[in-house]
Amino acid sequence: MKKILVTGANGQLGRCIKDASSRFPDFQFVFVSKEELNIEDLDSLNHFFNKHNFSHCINTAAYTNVEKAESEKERAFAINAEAVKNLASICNRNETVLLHVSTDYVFDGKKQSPYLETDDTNPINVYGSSKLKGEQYIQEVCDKFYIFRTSWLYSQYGHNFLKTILKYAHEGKSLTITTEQVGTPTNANDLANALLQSIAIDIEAYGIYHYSNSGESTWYGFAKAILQETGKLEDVKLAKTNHYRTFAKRPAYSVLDNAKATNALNLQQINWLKSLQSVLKNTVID
Ligand SMILES: NC(=O)C1=CN([C@@H]2O[C@H](COP(=O)(O)OP(=O)(O)OC[C@H]3O[C@@H](n4cnc5c(N)ncnc54)[C@H](OP(=O)(O)O)[C@@H]3O)[C@@H](O)[C@H]2O)C=CC1
Ligand SMILES: Cc1cn([C@H]2C[C@H](O)[C@@H](COP(=O)(O)OP(=O)(O)O[C@H]3O[C@@H](C)C(=O)[C@@H](O)[C@H]3O)O2)c(=O)[nH]c1=O
Repeated sequence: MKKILVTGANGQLGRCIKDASSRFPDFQFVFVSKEELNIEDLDSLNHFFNKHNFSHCINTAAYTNVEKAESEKERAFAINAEAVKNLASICNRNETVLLHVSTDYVFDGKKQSPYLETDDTNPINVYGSSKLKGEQYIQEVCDKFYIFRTSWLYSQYGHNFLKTILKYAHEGKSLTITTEQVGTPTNANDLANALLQSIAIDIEAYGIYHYSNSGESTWYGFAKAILQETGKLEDVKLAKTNHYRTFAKRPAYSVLDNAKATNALNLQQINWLKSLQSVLKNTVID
């Protein structure tokens, strides 16, 4: 039986994997929050892997605050790079397949067509640099790994753009949203399903993959769709901006080409707007 460790289990993606796990009754899951397993703690990692015999580890634990990372570079690298290196090396020693999640922010955004796995990386902020370092360590120390780069994750859980927009709308705030980035909003529930499906397919096609929803949007377009689909567009003042001020730079274009994941792992892409509609229809967003 496949025994799967899921780290960072109280985060957005971790919680979506927990929900999706009921659709995979043949797998045994061990979900651990940061409090139960801090991936920066090498002794705890060793102890945990010695105690269990994991066939797979899905690492969703990460430092994900893009703005704060600019002033907390050490913390971002400690979690997204150094801890990931330790985890990857322990997975390798235990013959555990590592499934790791990375980001579209490893790219500089200068391309004008969807990014391939083979395109040059060139992060333009600290978060993206720390995630890229994590990717590089995995490739150095681990033989059996999948790195799934995804983009603009949102869901009913955690902190994300969908929840920010709904909160602002609820508070009656007017919204000014950037049109400077083009990318693909991705439902974290779809990614959770894709991660588990790629274990279920049971082939050894290790490497880097892109997996996002399909289509593209700006953050402004995403905000407008959220308000439209929840019937709030008339009640809220929504404006475009092309100079929203932030600490971190972000790639102007970061749409991911998913063909490799479709061809090699049989992962189907779902249109981002359809998936947004499905989250809004099927879940409670608090
Ligand atoms: N969110 C997004 O838009 C995108 C995310 N990704 C990647 O997807 C993955 C999942 O992201 P998401 O679920 O949204 O992120 P979240 O921030 O919601 O979840 C990450 C979880 O990891 C935990 N964590 C942080 N440090 C440690 C540690 N040292 N040991 C164990 N757990 C830790 C966090 O706990 P706490 O909050 O208490 O610190 C949190 O529960 C990450 O790798 C991220 O880089 C990729 C593209 C887009
Ligand atoms: C709240 C807000 C944000 N923005 C802008 C800032 C930014 O350019 C964009 C999105 O803002 P956020 O802070 O939600 O998103 P950001 O932190 O850039 O999201 C990223 O998170 C990491 C973890 C990833 O890996 C990326 O794929 C991506 O999802 O919208 C506005 O224009 N108006 C607003 O009111």
